[in-house]
Amino acid sequence: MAAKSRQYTASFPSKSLVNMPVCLAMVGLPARGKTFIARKLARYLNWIGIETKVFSSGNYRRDLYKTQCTHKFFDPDNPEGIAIREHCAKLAMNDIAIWLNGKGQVAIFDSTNGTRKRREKVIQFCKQNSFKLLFIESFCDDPSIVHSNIMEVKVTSPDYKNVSPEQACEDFKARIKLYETQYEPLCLTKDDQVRFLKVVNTGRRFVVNRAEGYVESKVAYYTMNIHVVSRSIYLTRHGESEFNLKGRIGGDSDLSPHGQKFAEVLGEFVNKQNLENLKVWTSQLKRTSQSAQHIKASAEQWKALNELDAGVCDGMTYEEIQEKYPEDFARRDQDKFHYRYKRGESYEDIVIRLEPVIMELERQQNVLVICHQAIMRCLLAYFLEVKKEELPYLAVPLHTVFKLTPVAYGCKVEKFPLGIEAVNTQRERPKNV
Ligand SMILES: O=c1[nH]cnc2c1c(-c1ccc(Cl)cc1)cn2-c1ccccc1
Ligand SMILES: O=P(O)(O)OC[C@H]1O[C@](O)(CO)[C@@H](O)[C@@H]1O
Repeated sequence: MAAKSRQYTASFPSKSLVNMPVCLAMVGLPARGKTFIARKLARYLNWIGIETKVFSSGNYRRDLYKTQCTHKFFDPDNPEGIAIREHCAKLAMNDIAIWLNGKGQVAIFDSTNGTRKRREKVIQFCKQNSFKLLFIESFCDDPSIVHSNIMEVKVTSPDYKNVSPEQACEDFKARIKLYETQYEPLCLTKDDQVRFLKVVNTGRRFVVNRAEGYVESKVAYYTMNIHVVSRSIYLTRHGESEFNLKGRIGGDSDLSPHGQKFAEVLGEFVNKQNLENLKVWTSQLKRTSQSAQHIKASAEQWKALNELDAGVCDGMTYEEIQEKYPEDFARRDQDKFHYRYKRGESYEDIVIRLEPVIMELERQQNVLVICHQAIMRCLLAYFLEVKKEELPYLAVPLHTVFKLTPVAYGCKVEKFPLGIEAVNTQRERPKNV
């Protein structure tokens, strides 16, 4: 099916830069983090505005072949297993074609793609559809990492319903052994014509071969920054400010008395967590650095963490804005993510200026970010995969610490209201919009 010509609106830089649909095809033995990378990459690319979807061959198999599979299903001498897995790959590629010939810009094919024979089929499929293709291999020969993967995400898979974790782990290791007999890793000599990114042992080493283009460079850069070291990211807004008390947006006001109390309690809360080499990040606005003053760690200021710039409305109340700019005010609630204040910013603008912050958060370990309402919504949306329509209405109350801990393929969220009174700055979406 030839790719139909694609007209992009120039509304967002990444759309014009993703000049051709891209297929990212995972490569790797089972329990090498292929799904982890695929889903994390999709979350990142969607967050920066590149329409991305993951197509997991394991899910196709489980949908098609209802029976629970032991390792015997994956035996290369099991013709039924081979036929079903080839059929699932075909179904996945059909759906990838539908996605990339529709509104999709990137498709991630999450499968072992472990032999040159299979990878050649993916190459031909992409050639026929004029999709750019980049293989992403996760190579891992560290048994402890493989074991933790199995125990964290495989033993609870639908394949092992009503099976003990020990039995599931043993069966999964037998499945890996069967794959190993056929597995052909990507290598620079035999695959020098193939576009691939090879990650070795969760990023201790990278090989990049013939990768080119906007999406591919983003993908390579992102995978070089992620890690699996356990840590937590704490997100909180500044303490209540004098402008919050008056219902005024923007500005650079001091903390109110309640806000100062919050800063004290935040200091106690953070110091008693005894987090090793905790990093504290604030914006360049007074209310965030004042909120950090009782924390026993040096705070680093990021301009990128400054609150959304309300432009001509800076310092106004919502009532004053509605009075002075009624059409703008109404338009904002019709599309709050894309709405940009006159001489100010939109949530979409904030996401782009927060990309370096997200990249650095991926690289770091324990970090506390003291920021602002719109900023915190955009950061939370990245970690929790919140859609852009909901993002600008996320509830991020003052004086509440959100603790995010990566687990398996997602993020555990714990909320800690620190019990200090504060005004409510949340404006709900009007009913009639
Ligand atoms: O290389 C692996 N081998 C086994 N497991 C792995 C990985 C990676 C990983 C791979 C590449 C990169 Cl750039 C970062 C992490 C993540 N995981 C993982 C571990 C536990 C749960 C879910 C995923
Ligand atoms: O997008 P919303 O809901 O107006 O929230 C962003 C506003 O929140 C505040 O941080 C506090 O009201 C303002 O400075 C900012 O303009």
